[in-house]
Amino acid sequence: MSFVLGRDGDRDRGPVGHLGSYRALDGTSGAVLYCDLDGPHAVTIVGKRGYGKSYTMGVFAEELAKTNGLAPVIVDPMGAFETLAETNTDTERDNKIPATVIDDPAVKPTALDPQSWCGLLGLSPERGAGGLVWQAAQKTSTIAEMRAHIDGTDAPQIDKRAARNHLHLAESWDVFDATGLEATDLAGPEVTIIDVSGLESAPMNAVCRGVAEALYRARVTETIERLPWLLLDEAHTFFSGVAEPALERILTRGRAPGVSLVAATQRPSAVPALCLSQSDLLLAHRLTAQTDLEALVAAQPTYMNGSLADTDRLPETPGEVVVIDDATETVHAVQIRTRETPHGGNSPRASNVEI
Ligand SMILES: Nc1ncnc2c1ncn2[C@@H]1O[C@H](COP(=O)(O)OP(=O)(O)OP(=O)(O)O)[C@@H](O)[C@H]1O
Repeated sequence: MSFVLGRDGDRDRGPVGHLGSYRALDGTSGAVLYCDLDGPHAVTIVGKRGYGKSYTMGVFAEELAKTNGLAPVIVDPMGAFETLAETNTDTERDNKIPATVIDDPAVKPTALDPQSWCGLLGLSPERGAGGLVWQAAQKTSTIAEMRAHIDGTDAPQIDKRAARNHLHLAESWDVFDATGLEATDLAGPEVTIIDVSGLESAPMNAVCRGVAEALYRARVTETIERLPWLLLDEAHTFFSGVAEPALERILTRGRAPGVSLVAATQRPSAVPALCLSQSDLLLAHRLTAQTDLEALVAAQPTYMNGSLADTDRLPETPGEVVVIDDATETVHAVQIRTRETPHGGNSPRASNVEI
């Protein structure tokens, strides 16, 4: 017996990923549970710190990398997913996942629209320096051209200087390049891990925006064939920055061009309600903060009995989830399977420090 989440049909109707197994009340595991990987999906994974969000996302990544026709891309804010390319020394099985790591990602300046350039630099588009940056972003396609455009205007010197200084800051992040990442660089069958760890929130968001835009546009214009799956850990960081419009577009309009999103967050109350309401699969690890529980309850579907905020509803142990599946309008108690590759998000322990 097995069940396929996200699909109103059985296992033979297209590729699936092995996520785990049913969790019985006595803790024993039951039938195997799969997830549909044939069509596009919006998946949200929530849970408090240390209860398995990144681990679960790693399981998704392993399954996506094994499936033909998909292009999995992880935006990795903690540098926790590079271990996908490593052998698991616990199992000693050579289960390496084909993976490419992009360590110093750069995106095209044109990935951001004029409004987002102002947002990125903390400038009001209605005033002085912000207005100059807006016009420059509208008319040019590199940071150097933006600066030259600003220099060529007859705006007050003080505004020009402020605009130039802000652009200089953006340039110093080293994440903008006219030859930055293209969708074709990201659309291979292997997992592409974009390591944005070490970047501040603003440049991290700029990279995420560029990647999300490039993948979406490439599917709309049919420049890439594989169906992209964009995986975002710490998704609240991106939903509260300039990446947000591109993510929202995938959530609301990604289905037709076949673009999927898997977003993990420890703070469901800090992502837009749309993220939860547009997800057709919600995986909830343990949560205890009242505001986060309220955000889940607000998005809870009508076909679910009882409340997600009931204390005994959400699991207590890392690796266990409640899954709400909108395709089949069903709710499941699940134990996520063991990773095939090493998990890279383990917390350091003082007892392991050798001095
Ligand atoms: N399905 C699972 N099977 C076995 N162990 C698991 C599973 N899920 C989580 N764990 C254990 O729980 C630990 C914490 O998981 P993980 O790093 O994914 O937490 P997290 O929710 O992403 O935390 P943070 O928000 O701090 O990043 C893992 O290191 C692992 O030991």
